[in-house]
Amino acid sequence: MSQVATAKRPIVWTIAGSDSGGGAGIQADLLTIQDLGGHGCSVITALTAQSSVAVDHVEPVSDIGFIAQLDTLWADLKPSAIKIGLLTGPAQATLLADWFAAGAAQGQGALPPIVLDPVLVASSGAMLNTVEASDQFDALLPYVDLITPNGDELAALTGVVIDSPGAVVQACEQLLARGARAVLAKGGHLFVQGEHRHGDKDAPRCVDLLYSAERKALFDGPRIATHNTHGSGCTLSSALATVLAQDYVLEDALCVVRAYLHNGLVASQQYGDGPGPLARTGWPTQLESFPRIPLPGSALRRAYGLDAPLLTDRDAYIPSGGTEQSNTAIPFADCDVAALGVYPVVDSVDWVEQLLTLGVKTLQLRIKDKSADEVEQDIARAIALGHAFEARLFINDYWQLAIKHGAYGVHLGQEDMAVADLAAIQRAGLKLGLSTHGYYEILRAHALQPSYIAMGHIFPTPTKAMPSAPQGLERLSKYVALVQPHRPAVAIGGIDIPRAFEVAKSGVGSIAVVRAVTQADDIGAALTALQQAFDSAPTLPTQTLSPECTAHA
Ligand SMILES: Cc1ncc(COP(=O)(O)OP(=O)(O)O)c(N)n1
Ligand SMILES: Cc1ncsc1CCOP(=O)(O)O
Ligand SMILES: [Mg+2]
Repeated sequence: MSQVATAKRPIVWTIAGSDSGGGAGIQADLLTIQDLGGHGCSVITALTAQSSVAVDHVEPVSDIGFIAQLDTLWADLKPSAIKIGLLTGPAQATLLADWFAAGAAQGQGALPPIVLDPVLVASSGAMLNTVEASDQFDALLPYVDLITPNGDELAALTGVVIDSPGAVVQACEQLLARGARAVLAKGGHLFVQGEHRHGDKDAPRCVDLLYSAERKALFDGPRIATHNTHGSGCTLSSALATVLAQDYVLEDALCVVRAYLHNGLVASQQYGDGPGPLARTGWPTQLESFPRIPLPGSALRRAYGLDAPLLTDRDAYIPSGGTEQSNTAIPFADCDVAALGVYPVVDSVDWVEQLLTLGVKTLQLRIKDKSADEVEQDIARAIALGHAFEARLFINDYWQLAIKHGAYGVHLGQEDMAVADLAAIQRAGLKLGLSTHGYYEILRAHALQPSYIAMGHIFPTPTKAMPSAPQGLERLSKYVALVQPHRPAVAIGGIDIPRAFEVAKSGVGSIAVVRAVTQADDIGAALTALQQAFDSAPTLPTQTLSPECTAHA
């Protein structure tokens, strides 16, 4: 029997306490790491005699035992990411900081991403770390990429009374000033009012804030009404380390982790008399599990004082009837097909004309480095040709000219989204395609309800300098499963004819290409070969477009 080689799992360490009840600590971490595709290794900081209702005993391991675990693992099982959970006090935190410092001094190489969950209290309410020093983790901060306090921990670490979004930001600022690189202020316990059930449309929200000098992002979702929250902080931080170990950027990893927690809470069960643990539900795939990303200028972002409005005419664009949490923008016009197929992207009217003559039905005019005055004639002509051939011609960047001359649609990138008048594009009835480069941008784009979402770059490409890493086929499949039940998806970047077959297997309904067409010896043959990639790919259920594009719990 032939054996299929599976990719090796990245090694993830959890440095945390043992929870004899199995719901939190090392036990929860190892289950989570395994569930999300990592190989877990453990450095135990303390033994706890713990159930779902009580913590009866906490016994730190000896300093020698603690360091021995670190040294032994480092010698053979170097981590791709580390999660730090329960530390029994400043002495253990300093011991760990010194161990990181000694490694750096000995030139042992760069540390992997490190996530610190500053555990103080168990979900049973019992104190796990009874040291009251608010600066007990400070020695570790220079080594840690992200610290993940909940509201109580944020208050205990900073002395700030966390009673408003502004107070959350103030506390994060203080942690940054003390050396933290980034803070995830978890909103699970914050600003809860009244009793609500899951699915209740008025249920309070759970809003996490990612805060650093360069990153300010909100992750908003419904609060899941369950008491089974034992180990939720441990699960979040170990899940995050595991996703970071797979090279996702922080914002993308947080999207996955929020969805993982959502699913784990929804499917959780109670085992003892107290709060039960989260269920382990694997890599999340449904858009409904993922957080909403509040739009720039939304009331939620304004409440946290995060940005000056970025989108022009935003107030007209986000209807007053929509709640601030619902991110309700006005949907853009649907494309007239669920799958856009072979989608050449070219830089001149001549190319547009040639491709239309060859029967291309979806294409883009992408002119770079020219002013609007210089390109208007070309854009007007290309749009007229598009109409004459009844094709879907998208205009890249020049959205005003696209509106003026009545194009089928506009394609905008992440930077363009910030400055374009999206409301004007929507009012004019033009379709809108948006570029994205990972989970976070996909979710943010989804909130704008565009006509399609492009995902890339899938493979390395010399055609355009990309600020992000190639996404690859595995991620593409995940993004397609997320997006395509709601709106058409397009894959772009480095797609040539042989790769088109692999890309089509992801189920994506469209591939956008530059060189595969513009550098082909025989353009007609190249278009036929690209089309064959779709024709030969299995039709996946994700290619069916659902009637409404807005469902998002
Ligand atoms: C279909 C499609 N997807 C992505 C892009 C890239 O657009 P953008 O991010 O705006 O970058 P530029 O093309 O403007 O360099 C695209 N053009 N088409
Ligand atoms: C415009 C653009 N956006 C993301 S990748 C890309 C270029 C794709 O070109 P090619 O198909 O030649 O790799
Ligand atoms: Mg652009």
